[in-house]
Amino acid sequence: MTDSQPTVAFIGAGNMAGSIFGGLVANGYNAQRIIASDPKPDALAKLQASLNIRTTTDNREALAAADIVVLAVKPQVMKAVCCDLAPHLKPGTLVISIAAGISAASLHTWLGGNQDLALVRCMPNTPSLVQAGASGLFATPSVSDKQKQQAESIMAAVGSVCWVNNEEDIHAVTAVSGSGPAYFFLMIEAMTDAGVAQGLNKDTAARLALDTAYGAAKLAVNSDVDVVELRRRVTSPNGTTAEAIASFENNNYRVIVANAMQACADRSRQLAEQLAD
Ligand SMILES: NC(=O)C1=CN([C@@H]2O[C@H](COP(=O)(O)OP(=O)(O)OC[C@H]3O[C@@H](n4cnc5c(N)ncnc54)[C@H](OP(=O)(O)O)[C@@H]3O)[C@@H](O)[C@H]2O)C=CC1
Ligand SMILES: O=C(O)[C@@H]1CCC=N1
Repeated sequence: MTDSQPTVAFIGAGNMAGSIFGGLVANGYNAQRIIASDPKPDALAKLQASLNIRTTTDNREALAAADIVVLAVKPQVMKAVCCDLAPHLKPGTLVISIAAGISAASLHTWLGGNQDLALVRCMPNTPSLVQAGASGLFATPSVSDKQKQQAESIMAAVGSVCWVNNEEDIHAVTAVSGSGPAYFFLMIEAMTDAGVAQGLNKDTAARLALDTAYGAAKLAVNSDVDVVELRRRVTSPNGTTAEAIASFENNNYRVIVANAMQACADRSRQLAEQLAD
């Protein structure tokens, strides 16, 4: 990446922001064009030392230096943060919110209600830290093509990017990819526990479960056939996998997954409603 990179301020430097700016720096983004703002000076000092990014405890200072501001605080504090920043927002600044739930309409109001406000909602995920993220983005009408490109190139530096045309779809993106890493971590945890229950020691079970998840994902990403065919290739007729898959299906695995993802999207909608003005 070149020195013409925009300066990006992250308001909130927690798990998700850290995954994005950590991934950006690892991918060669100029660390001096990244500013992280957070209330915890100790955490900021560690970030400065490990990544050489700029840091501050003053959100307004971060905003003042930014071409792009990424709002990365918890949904519950987003209103207070936005209302504080609103009078200091420069015309032309691109605002990207990664908060679950919070609607563009609420953000727009809290950020001062300017019709020209360029606002993108983004639902990223934590594998961004290792440039294996998956993000869904939604642009409000006042976002220019150039700004869309800027938002896309930030997130594309840390993973894949999908645009959605309907803001409502961000709830589904949250259910698939935003929260999705946790589902796979739970699966690895459950497979490890089951391996231990069958007599393996914990380290062996954990290693096998983790490497199997990694191998399966890598194979699927690099394959020219879909996951249904890849599963078929593991499943010998009357063999061992067939028994495992039949057990999953008989225990309504697909319904369990669908219900979990529905609960996720419902919570996203609930956050939007509860925290709206
Ligand atoms: N974690 C994830 O996988 C994903 C998270 N998101 C979204 O990202 C956002 C952040 O989530 P996550 O990173 O998990 O949460 P974290 O709590 O890890 O990060 C939020 C950070 O913001 C800081 N903070 C609190 N108040 C302020 C303030 N007034 N100004 C600046 N910083 C402040 C917090 O400090 P302190 O701890 O001291 O309060 C914390 O360091 C949420 O809106 C979430 O919905 C989206 C996709 C995935
Ligand atoms: O759990 C959450 O609310 C956040 C949003 C998506 C992933 N983590």
